[in-house]
Amino acid sequence: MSKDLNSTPSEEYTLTSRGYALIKKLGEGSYAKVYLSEFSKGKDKKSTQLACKIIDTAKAPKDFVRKFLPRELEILIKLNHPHIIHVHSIFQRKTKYFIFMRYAENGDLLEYILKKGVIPEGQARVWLRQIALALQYLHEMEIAHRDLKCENALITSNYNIKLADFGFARYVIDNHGKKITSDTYCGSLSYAAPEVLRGMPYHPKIADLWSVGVILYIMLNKAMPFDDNNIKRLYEQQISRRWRFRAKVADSLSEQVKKLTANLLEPDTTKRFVVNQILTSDWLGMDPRLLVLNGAEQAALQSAQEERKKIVDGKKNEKKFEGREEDLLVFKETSSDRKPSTAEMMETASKL
Ligand SMILES: Nc1ncnc2c1ncn2[C@@H]1O[C@H](COP(=O)(O)OP(=O)(O)OP(=O)(O)O)[C@@H](O)[C@H]1O
Repeated sequence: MSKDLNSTPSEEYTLTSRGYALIKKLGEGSYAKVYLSEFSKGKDKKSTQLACKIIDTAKAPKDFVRKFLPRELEILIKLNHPHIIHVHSIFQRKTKYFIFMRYAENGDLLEYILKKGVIPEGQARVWLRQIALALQYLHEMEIAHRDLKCENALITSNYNIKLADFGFARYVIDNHGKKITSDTYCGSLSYAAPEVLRGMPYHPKIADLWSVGVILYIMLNKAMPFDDNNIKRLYEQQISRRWRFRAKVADSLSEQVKKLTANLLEPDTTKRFVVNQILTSDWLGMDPRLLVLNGAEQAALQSAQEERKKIVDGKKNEKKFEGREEDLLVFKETSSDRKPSTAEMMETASKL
């Protein structure tokens, strides 16, 4: 194990005895660090690369530990979709949670755009469809993600998108099937819908769709649609629809994608597109193959529909994550080299 992980021999032993090894740090969010890791099993010790998200509850705010983390774990263990990152195993030891999941070899969408530039429209169509399918699955199960952003769309070795980070996700109906509004400000400012910024109770599924609009805009422009240095100004720009495509891409983009972006960055929540409208949009229809679900996508949607029925019927699957008291490692690492956010890395089109 490399020195920068600051792990002691006993920590290493504990992980290794279970077949896991941490290799190097991949990324860092607000309360978690993510490591590339390896899992080997069987006589031949065949190994698989995984990512391990480590959350230290001792270093996170109480609200996060009490409210958000249990929700993240409860939701994570239920999800099974071809465009949602697959969780391999979860361990708990004292104040730490270790979430081993599929490793996305090509990093996140923000890193990808910063490295490769704007995403060609055809590729953006495939990726937006994958994000929309993952979201359709969640919304069907009455789960809102509430933190959709380029950093949470991971890219595999085959260039497929997998949605990640359910740290702010929550159920949006109660046990009687009644809609719950959110009043917690969640996610990243650059991706937050105007109704979230206003600070009044909002419908989290509808707010998710605004964030999808921001992701689509960023893919096509390699820029942010709004200037978010000042919240009041950001809100005013959002509600007056003050955004435009960058001059250097505007002429080459189809009318269909421009229309879809406008339908998602729609401040009137009653007019904003819902997820199924993305999936049947004229823009997706420009490649008719994308209107059809493959076997795995179809099966996942069906299981979400069944799960929804149980929730509405009041028989919500109460499968809770029960942490196993594993003798897992305790990291001493304190240095913070958190990755900059989209807003810190990218310019705003209106300022260019
Ligand atoms: N499965 C994975 N494969 C590859 N990289 C990953 C994986 N999971 C996370 N990462 C990297 O680690 C970063 C942080 O992960 P994640 O978003 O889950 O942490 P977080 O603390 O919840 O973040 P945030 O504060 O942004 O909500 C991601 O943006 C990504 O770059």
